[in-house]
Amino acid sequence: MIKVLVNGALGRMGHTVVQTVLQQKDMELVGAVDKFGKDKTVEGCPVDTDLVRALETCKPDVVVDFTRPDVVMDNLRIILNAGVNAVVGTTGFTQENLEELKGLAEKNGVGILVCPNFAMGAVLMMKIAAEVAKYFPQVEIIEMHHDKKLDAPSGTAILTAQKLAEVRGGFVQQGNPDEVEKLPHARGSEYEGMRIHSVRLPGFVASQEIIFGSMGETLTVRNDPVSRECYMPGVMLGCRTMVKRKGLVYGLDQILE
Ligand SMILES: NC(=O)C1=CN([C@@H]2O[C@H](COP(=O)(O)OP(=O)(O)OC[C@H]3O[C@@H](n4cnc5c(N)ncnc54)[C@H](O)[C@@H]3O)[C@@H](O)[C@H]2O)C=CC1
Ligand SMILES: O=C(O)C1=N[C@H](C(=O)O)C[C@H](O)C1
Repeated sequence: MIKVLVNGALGRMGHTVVQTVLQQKDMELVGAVDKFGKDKTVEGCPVDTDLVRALETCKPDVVVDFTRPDVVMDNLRIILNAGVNAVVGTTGFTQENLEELKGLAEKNGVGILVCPNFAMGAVLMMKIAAEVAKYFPQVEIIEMHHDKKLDAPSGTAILTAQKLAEVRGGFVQQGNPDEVEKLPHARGSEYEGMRIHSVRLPGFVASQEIIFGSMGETLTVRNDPVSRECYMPGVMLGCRTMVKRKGLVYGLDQILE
């Protein structure tokens, strides 16, 4: 049995992960942690507010973390230094953060999967977009999320831009030098010349469009999650994989093939 502890267990994602782990024949939910879970339970399981204490008492094989961009690095330092594997859905990592996590995983002989998007549709969206970018290198990304989201642009938009940059092979997407932003940030943020636009509105779960433009035509690749269940097969695969694999893995595609 794989012993799983969920950190951020009272959140939108954490709660769904708790429900899903409880349905798996090869997994045991050994603990649920949430900073704001004092005297609370989730699916009948008591919630601990202290990650260090929960790691000591629950002895998990893997911790699934869906918390917040501003706390996740502290969580992961605790988890990896305790010699426990991690599956991380929380977003907002910098390149320096990923380097540090790689070092911590290697030092402690554990595995960590950092995955900005666990949905199969999103993985395929990025794969298809990387293929399209070989022919249509001029591209802009629009990501559309619920209005409770803390980070912008989304982790998925950043990973998409990174994957497109790899296949564009140094292509420089030049804007119009005479362009003027009449309102600040009208053209969105930018990653290696690719504009990224972030929409935050009630009603969205987590949509993303990748729009390619070429002479006389455009091509759009789009993914629309409609419920958080779409992330669960990827999270479960992450748990099953990372109890056997060491080091840092970045992105679900890296464990699918
Ligand atoms: N990788 C993926 O496929 C997906 C990633 N996400 C990301 O997951 C993260 C969480 O998203 P949601 O569940 O929507 O957020 P949420 O706000 O619903 O849940 C976060 C939970 O973490 C708890 N928390 C806050 N600080 C904590 C700490 N220091 N220790 C333990 N628990 C703490 C909060 O009390 C809350 O219950 C975000 O970064 C989001 O972008 C969301 C959906 C899919
Ligand atoms: O906050 C969310 O909801 C999501 N966050 C992830 C991201 O930042 O890309 C994944 C998905 O888009 C949902």
